[in-house]
Parts: sequence; structure tokens; C-alpha cells
Amino acid sequence: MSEAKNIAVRVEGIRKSYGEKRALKGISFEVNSGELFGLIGADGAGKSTLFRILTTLLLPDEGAASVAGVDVVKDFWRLRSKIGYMPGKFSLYQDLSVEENLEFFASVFGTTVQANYELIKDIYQQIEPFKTRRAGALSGGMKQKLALSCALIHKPNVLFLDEPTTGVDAVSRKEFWQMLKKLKENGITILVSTPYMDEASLCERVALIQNGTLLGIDSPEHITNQFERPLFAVKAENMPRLISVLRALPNAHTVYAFGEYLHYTDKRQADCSKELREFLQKKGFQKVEVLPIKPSIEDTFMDLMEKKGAGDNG
Ligand SMILES: Nc1ncnc2c1ncn2[C@@H]1O[C@H](COP(=O)(O)OP(=O)(O)OP(=O)(O)O)[C@@H](O)[C@H]1O
Repeated sequence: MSEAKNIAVRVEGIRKSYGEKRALKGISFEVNSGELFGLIGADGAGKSTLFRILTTLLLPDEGAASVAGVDVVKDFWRLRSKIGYMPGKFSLYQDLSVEENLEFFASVFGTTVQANYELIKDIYQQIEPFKTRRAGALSGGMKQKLALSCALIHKPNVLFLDEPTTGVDAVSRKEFWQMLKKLKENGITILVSTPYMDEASLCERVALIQNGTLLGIDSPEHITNQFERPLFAVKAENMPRLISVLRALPNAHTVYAFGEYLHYTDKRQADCSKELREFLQKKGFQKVEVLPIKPSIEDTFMDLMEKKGAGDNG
């Protein structure tokens, strides 16, 4: 039973379909108590479905899950006071003011704003000057802070944040992650889903999800260590031609656009940057750059997806 103390979330073989659509195809993982855990995947990967199951709003077809040691199906009622949930679409009452929203969420859980104010203080103080403003009239960043305050006001053990930074500007995104780090210091376990790969590096461990399947779970550092080949960032004038020339190379393994560069891997394991540069110059490309680089989470994700895709029949 000492295990239950250290594991905040346990997911075992969860499957969920919507009609013919298999949204989750047998997902298993564990999150440790006090961990900041990221669920990273593109739109439609199954992140919201998993969060809805773990927050007792949706029943799985198969499998089992517990949060804070409580079964999400058998004991859903008891679980609700132990979890906080910030859904992807804002859950606030648009016609209620900032303070009315907060008081409402506190009362639903039989508590008061004063009782747990300490936990939300740092976040709520930033929107307190607007406490009489209707939630519907707040900016995206302010709505996000209010939604987070509302999800925390009953002092949950485990907090689920479904794409909290989608549609939020870069500054607010950064501030948001700083707030999460502070919350973690209070001992709250945090599961956060995001389609932004760069946010993965801010989590202690991440699970990569694609088409209802987990591609990998590890620390961001260990995930990128799984990348098995030398990786090169390649740039030149005439990028559309560059991509087709590189893809036609017999030794090309992968070539894809990545910001202003192409990311290239070769079938051979050796550093081929010099050879590649000379080849492109001979082909008439101007301003050729070929730089050996460290793979990011996104590179690793694409690589795992490709490997999985080869053996996946949906
Ligand atoms: N109520 C529903 N009815 C039918 N299909 C659904 C329903 N909800 C989700 N799906 C489908 O299940 C798959 C997983 O959806 P889910 O919302 O869990 O993904 P997601 O990773 O959260 O992405 P998004 O950010 O787009 O919500 C998608 O193909 C989606 O279209």
C-alpha cells in the first residue's frame, strides 16, 4: 500500500471509442506524486479524452485508472473533491464577475475562497484589480489565470490542465509555466496536456501521444537521447528545390521542414555534413548551411511517429 502514497495517477489499459473512432487504444502509465507531467500530442491525439476519463467525466470502455488512490469509475464521487480540472475550452461563467466565479467554484466544493486563499494568492492577485469585471470581458491570459484559480480553490491533490496555453500569447505562456512550477512546490501533482513541443522540456516527464497510442514516456532529456542518428539543420536559397533535392538522395533517411531550416538524417551513421555541403554547392545552391544539431523533443516525436506509423494499422 506504500505504493499508493507515491503514485498519484495510475492508468492501465484504457480504451475508449466514439462509435467507429478509436480515440484511446490501450493506454497505460503512472504519474508520481508531486510530479509535473506532460501529455504531448497534436490535435485529435486523444489528450482530452484521457483527461475526461481521469477527471470522471467520461467512462472508459476498457481498462482501469485511479487518481490519488481512488478509482475513477467505482469511486468517482469521492474522487471529485481530490482533483482540479481546467478544460481546454474555458469553463468559466462568462456572465459572472471574476470574484463571483471564484466564490461559485469554492461553494461547489463546500469551501470558501478565504480558506484556501494562500494557495491561489500569487495567481489571483494578478487579476484581483479586475475582480468586478465579467469573466467574458477578460483577456485570454486573465481568463486562464482565473480558470486556474477556480480549478485550485478546493485545494486538489492532483490538477489536470487540458491545453492551458493554447491560444495564449508567448509572454502569458511563459508566466503560466512559472506558476505551475510554484504550484508544484506546494506538493500538487500536475498533469498538463499541450500540442506545443517546446513546452515538453518544462515538464519532469512527458508522455508522447499519437492516434490514441503512447509513443514514449520519459524525461525530456531521455526522450531526446532515443534519437538514433546524427541530425543536420540544412538551409540554402530556394528551399522548395532544396527539399526535393535532399529527398531524392539515395542515402536520405528523413527530410522535413523545421522553422527556417530543413532537418535531415542520413541512412549512414557518420557525420556527412561536409559531403552534403559540397554536394549542394555543386548542385548550384547558394548560401548553403549544413549544421550538426542536437535533436529536440519534436525531432524525436517525428522519428517515433514514423517508426510507429510503419508498424501501425490504425
Ligand atoms: N464526442 C466525440 N464524438 C466523436 N468523436 C470524438 C468525440 N470526442 C473526440 N472525438 C475524436 O476522438 C479523437 C481524440 O479526440 P480528443 O479530443 O481526445 O483529442 P485531443 O488530443 O484532445 O485533441 P483536441 O485538442 O483536438 O481536442 C479525435 O479524432 C476526435 O475527433
